[in-house]
Amino acid sequence: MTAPAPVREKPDEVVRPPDRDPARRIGAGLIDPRQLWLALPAALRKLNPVTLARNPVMFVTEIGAALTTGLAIAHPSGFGWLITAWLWLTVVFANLAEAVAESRGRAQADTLRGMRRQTVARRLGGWEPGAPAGSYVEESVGAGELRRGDVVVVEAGELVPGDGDVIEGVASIDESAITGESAPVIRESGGDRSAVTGGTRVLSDRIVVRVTQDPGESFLDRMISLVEGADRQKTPNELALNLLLVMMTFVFLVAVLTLQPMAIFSKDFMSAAHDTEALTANGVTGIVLVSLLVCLIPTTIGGLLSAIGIAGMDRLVQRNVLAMSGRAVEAAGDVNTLLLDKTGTITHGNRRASELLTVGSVTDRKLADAALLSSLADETPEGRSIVEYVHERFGMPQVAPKDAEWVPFSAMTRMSGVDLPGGTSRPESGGCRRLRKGAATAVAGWVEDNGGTVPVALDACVEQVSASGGTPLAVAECQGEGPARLLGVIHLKDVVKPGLRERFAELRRMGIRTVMVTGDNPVTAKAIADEAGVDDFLAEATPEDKLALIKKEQAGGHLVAMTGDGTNDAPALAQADVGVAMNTGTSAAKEAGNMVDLDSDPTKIIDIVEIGKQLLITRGALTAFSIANDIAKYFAILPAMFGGVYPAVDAANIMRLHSPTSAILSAVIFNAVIIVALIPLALRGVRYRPSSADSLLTRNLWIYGMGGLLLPFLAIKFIDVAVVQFIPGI
Ligand SMILES: Nc1ncnc2c1ncn2[C@@H]1O[C@H](COP(=O)(O)OP(=O)(O)OP(=O)(O)O)[C@@H](O)[C@H]1O
Ligand SMILES: [K+]
Ligand SMILES: [Mg+2]
Repeated sequence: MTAPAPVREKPDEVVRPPDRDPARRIGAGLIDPRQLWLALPAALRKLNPVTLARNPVMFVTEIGAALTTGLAIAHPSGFGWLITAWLWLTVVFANLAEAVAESRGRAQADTLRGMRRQTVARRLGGWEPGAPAGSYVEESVGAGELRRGDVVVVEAGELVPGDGDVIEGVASIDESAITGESAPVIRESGGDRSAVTGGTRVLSDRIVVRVTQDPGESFLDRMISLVEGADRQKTPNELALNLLLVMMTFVFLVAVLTLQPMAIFSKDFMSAAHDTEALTANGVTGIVLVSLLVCLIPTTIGGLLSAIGIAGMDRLVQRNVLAMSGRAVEAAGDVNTLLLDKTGTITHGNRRASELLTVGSVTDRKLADAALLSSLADETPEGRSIVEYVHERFGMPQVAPKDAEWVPFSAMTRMSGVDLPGGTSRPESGGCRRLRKGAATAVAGWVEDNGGTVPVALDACVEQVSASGGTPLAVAECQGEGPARLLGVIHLKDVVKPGLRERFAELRRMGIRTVMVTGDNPVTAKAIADEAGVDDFLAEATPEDKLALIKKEQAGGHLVAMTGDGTNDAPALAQADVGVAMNTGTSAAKEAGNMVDLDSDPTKIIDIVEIGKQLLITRGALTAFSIANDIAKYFAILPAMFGGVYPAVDAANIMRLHSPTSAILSAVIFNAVIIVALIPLALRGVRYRPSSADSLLTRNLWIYGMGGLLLPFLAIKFIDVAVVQFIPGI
């Protein structure tokens, strides 16, 4: 196989990956006013009551704004119009937060849409694995016509027409358009690196792909609606928080309504107001009550809630992770157990044959021959590496005997091999010759089932390979009716990825337990687990075992995250609360999980957990801030309004605002402006440092709760002074 440097015939077709440098995106620091301006039309469209009804707090605010508009028209007054304008601005500002959050994904969606151009697919009719040329027909069809199950061929220089799995061949592929990573990647049939994505380009060789998606459901389609936020559904947590906000809104509504009789029947209140004329029954009471209501209901968090959620998804996209649901992002913030598979996740995953160890009197050539024959049709990377190794070391021919019956590898049997009906190598003994290779326990079981005994020497070979962290594959043979015989062990070498130990330590600080799950034997598992620094491991795990482990953890009240790439990981990925599939993995894995990592970097889960935590913390902090704010506003406005009526209340009027009307106007202005002021924080997220959840919570409650209590007093006083300066007579 050749993997040339990515040479593109048409450089103008290169799709630039979207700008993923977080520092250059808005929200990373101060907000770019231009972004606000550009998002304004979208924010105004969101004033449509039908769409706004999904946000109860803002919906109530809009109704209030409509009411004061009516009152201001019926009884025109400067105060009435000012309040009305600021109430509408409150709604617009909240919409602006959401619109800005959404706009950040739009540029990326446009880039992706550019990739969805129509390509021509070479569909194969009647293709079977290993079919010789001429036994099937090739036709050209539009990529948009491809359906699930179609088989297409793609050669160097061509675009992959749709999502699918490679079922024949190996190729290097340029996936930069979706991943932003310019180095070509290898995609091959049989193993856990078989998935290809429509729109990527094959750089070398030829692959046959089975399409796994119907039109309109492709990865690219999903990615576009994801980054645009079009698919975003409210998460259960958001719904719960919304319900709380609705209840608070209702409570404040009742509270404000009870003020009405007091206000109307209290002549003193009227005369306490600066502009007695304007206040007397000319609709001012209504405007005051609406203003009070809007100040007291949780408009800050109500306005920012959805922006916080969108920003969380967006932060994941910036790190090349696609979350299929907001719920998964939230769950990531609460994860306590993380399962990782070994091969390809903790290790590099290109396990290669590096040594043959014989047992008893078996010769090297005998073992090499058996290893080769049992691997000739093995499409897994391990199988292919054995064929290459034997060919290089022993120069044995790579031809498959006729009428061989191949036994493909499965994660359940943990074996693969071949049945040779002719008994090719020793025809004199007659009968069928059967060869098996696989996990030592599995092959030992097979030998015993076929009347053989397992030599003690096997243990030493397995131990030797396993202790070094390698995967031992035992090889055995059974000739005719005779007893099966164990021939030796193939050493498959794999390398632990660098830097894992530090990252696992980081997870430990976050209170997350890491567990490695592998189909490999316990000794290999332990060697790799020790080297990588995971907290625990599960060896000889079947797909059922992985699933059972997740269910057990979940039953114990834990939220489980799992990363995986193989088809055998799919059930577990689906069961996990956060299932991160590697983009290099199989389609089955990608469909089962609720996140896909385009970089196929299993340690990415750490970023994912951090982003999830940051989302939860940001939402919590801003909720605390918002509610504290509303309470503070209550104490800021009421003394100003009733100070003249009840001397006891007047004593509480520490702020000494200019007049009841200026107090109300200042509070309404503050209430609107605080939403815009907090947009950058909502988008960027509250800083997160690994530490225990409890200390974080207390710290944030203090900072944002106390901040939320104090800020309104200072800000409203300041605005009051300014208002009186610029609007005389208020
Ligand atoms: N091509 C093959 N032929 C025969 N046996 C194999 C083959 N590939 C792997 N095995 C054996 O089957 C075991 C389990 O398979 P596999 O490695 O896919 O498990 P897994 O659960 O995906 O775990 P992980 O990928 O983390 O090691 C391996 O440890 C190895 O002993
Ligand atoms: K409010
Ligand atoms: Mg695997």
